[in-house]
Order: sequence, then structure tokens, then C-alpha cells
Amino acid sequence: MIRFVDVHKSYRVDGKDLPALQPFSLDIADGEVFGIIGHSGAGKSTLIRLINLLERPSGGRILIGDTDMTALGDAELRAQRRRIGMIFQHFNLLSSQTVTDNIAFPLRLAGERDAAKIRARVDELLQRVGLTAHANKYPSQLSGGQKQRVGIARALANRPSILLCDEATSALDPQTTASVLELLAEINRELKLTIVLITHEMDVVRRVCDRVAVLDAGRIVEHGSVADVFLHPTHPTTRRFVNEALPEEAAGEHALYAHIPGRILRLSFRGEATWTPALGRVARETGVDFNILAGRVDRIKDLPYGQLTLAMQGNGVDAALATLREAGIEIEELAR
Ligand SMILES: Nc1ncnc2c1ncn2[C@@H]1O[C@H](COP(=O)(O)OP(=O)(O)OP(=O)(O)O)[C@@H](O)[C@H]1O
Repeated sequence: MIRFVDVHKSYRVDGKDLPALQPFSLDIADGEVFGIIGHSGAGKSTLIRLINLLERPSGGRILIGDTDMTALGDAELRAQRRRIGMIFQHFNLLSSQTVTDNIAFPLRLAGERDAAKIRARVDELLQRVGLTAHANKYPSQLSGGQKQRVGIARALANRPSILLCDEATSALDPQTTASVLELLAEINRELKLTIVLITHEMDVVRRVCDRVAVLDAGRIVEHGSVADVFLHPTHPTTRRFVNEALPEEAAGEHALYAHIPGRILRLSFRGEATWTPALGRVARETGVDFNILAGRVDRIKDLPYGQLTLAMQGNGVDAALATLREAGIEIEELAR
């Protein structure tokens, strides 16, 4: 468990304390993928860097398991940091060293001198990230996605229990982003390590995270399971992020649908409800008519979900909605 207890952080600039993170408490469970989303300047980097104490909090405590990170001396802190891997937006690889040497670097730094052991561990890591054929290349000879795979292998070298990802896919194209996120999900599943990632893209959160915190101007304005936050965002900042990920549901939809007769409803299906033919059945049974205005069926991590915006007409609308709710479908009325 990573636990923030009444943590806040200000930076001292020109003799003044400028708050970057307002007091907050937050728990991140072992083995989960936790996303922190926010716009530029919201405090994401500050928050993630507090975990390994690259930034010191101005107040409060940060615990990893039973260890109070804020109370450690230098040597103990160095030892604890070995349990925390980190990857970066711009990869931070050593350009004059091969892929193999980049990955071996943290092993040597931790005091490993046995060349055979280093070789074996590097081979294992190369295989995990799919770069065995590139072992002797230099970073400049690799694509962005391959460089991030080296970053991931290097971060895993000392078998950490936590992996921090600082905008790890922001410099990558969508296809490469998808493959790096898939690798992170696989690592989380197979190695059971906790992943904390910061991003400004809701789609990154949707694909890999279990839970998410939304950061706005130094405040956590919303947090919870990704399915809850994604399907029912409450804070305006969260809504904007979700709308970016669902273009057809973009703001202004109420005005867009004003001339359409009937009640405008948004139905959210989760899990197995996504695949049941509930809507057709209810329409038959209650005699309502509906037309679909917008829709999407996708996954939130491993959870199938669907969202349909529709106009519904007829005397049986209330009965239809009651039956749909009983079937576990969430309904929001956008206009009537
Ligand atoms: N070393 C520093 N000294 C002074 N102010 C800082 C420092 N680092 C960050 N800040 C300020 O703290 C606030 C939060 O910055 P932070 O980098 O944590 O945000 P962010 O959400 O990660 O932004 P970005 O996505 O642009 O990296 C900003 O106002 C920033 O200017």
C-alpha cells in the first residue's frame, strides 16, 4: 500500500511559498494500476515524485507498506528507492551505452559485480519487453516505442514492487502507445507490481488503470474506480477529460438534441449487461419507440461497457426505464 497522509507541497520561488498540491490523503493498493490525470501544471509530476521522495512534501507523511518514507535517512532512502522503478516521457536513456548496458546500469549501481548474473538478468528483461534482437544497439538506433521498452526493462531490473510512469506514452504515436500500455498491463498482471501512472489522456486511464484520481490546480477533485469516474464523471474537469475520449458525447449535446422529439436518455451498460438484448426486449414489451443518437461499445480495462444516447417516445417510457434499471443498466436523463 502507498499511503499519503495529509500531504501537501509548496515550492519556494523568490522567497514565496507557491502551493503545488493542496493537503490530500490517498491510498493506492498493492497490485493495482492507479492513474493520476490532470492538465499541465495540475501537480501530477509533483505527486508522483513524492512517492520516491524525488520531491519532499512540505507536510504530511508518505508510507509504503509500514515504512514512513519521509522519516528515512539517506542510506535507507536509497535502499527503499530500489524497490521503486520509474519510467519517463523522454525515456532518459544513456545515449553512449547499448541497450544491454542501459538495462544493466541499475544492477551495477545496486552493487552487482557478477557478469554472468548481470547477463542472465538482462537477457530475461530483454525477452520480457521483446527486445532480444536489439541488445547491442544504441538508443539512437531505436524507435520511440523501443526506447520506452528499454526504459521499462531498466526500471524492472532490481525487481521493484512499484513502477512509477511519468507520462510514459505522451511522446508516442497511438499504435505505439497501445503496445506500451499492453506491456504495462502484462507486467502488472504477471509480476503483480503496483503501477502509478500520470497522464493527460483519459484513454490511457481507460485502457490500463483500475482506479484514477483527477487532479485540478493542485487538488484531487474526484477519485474512484475508472468505470465509475469514466461513466459518471461529476467534476467539470473530469467531464472534459471524458468528453475528449468520447468525441460523439462532447459538450453541447443537450443543445444538439433539442429539436428531437421524445426523452433524451443516456444508457450505460457494464459487464455482461453490455451483451444482453435488453433494449429490444423492453421496446417490444412496452411498445416504446427509440432511436439511437450516439453510441459506443468498448472496454474499460477488462470490463466491457456500452454507452448509448437515445430518444425514447411512447406511453410506456417510464415502465421501459424501470425494467432497464432492474436489468442493471444505468440511465441518465439528458432532456425531456
Ligand atoms: N521545481 C519547481 N520549482 C517551482 N515550482 C515548481 C517546480 N516544479 C513544479 N512547480 C510548479 O508546481 C505546479 C505543479 O507542477 P507539476 O509539474 O507537478 O504539474 P504537472 O501536472 O505535472 O504539469 P505537466 O503536465 O506540465 O508536467 C506548477 O505550477 C509548476 O509551475
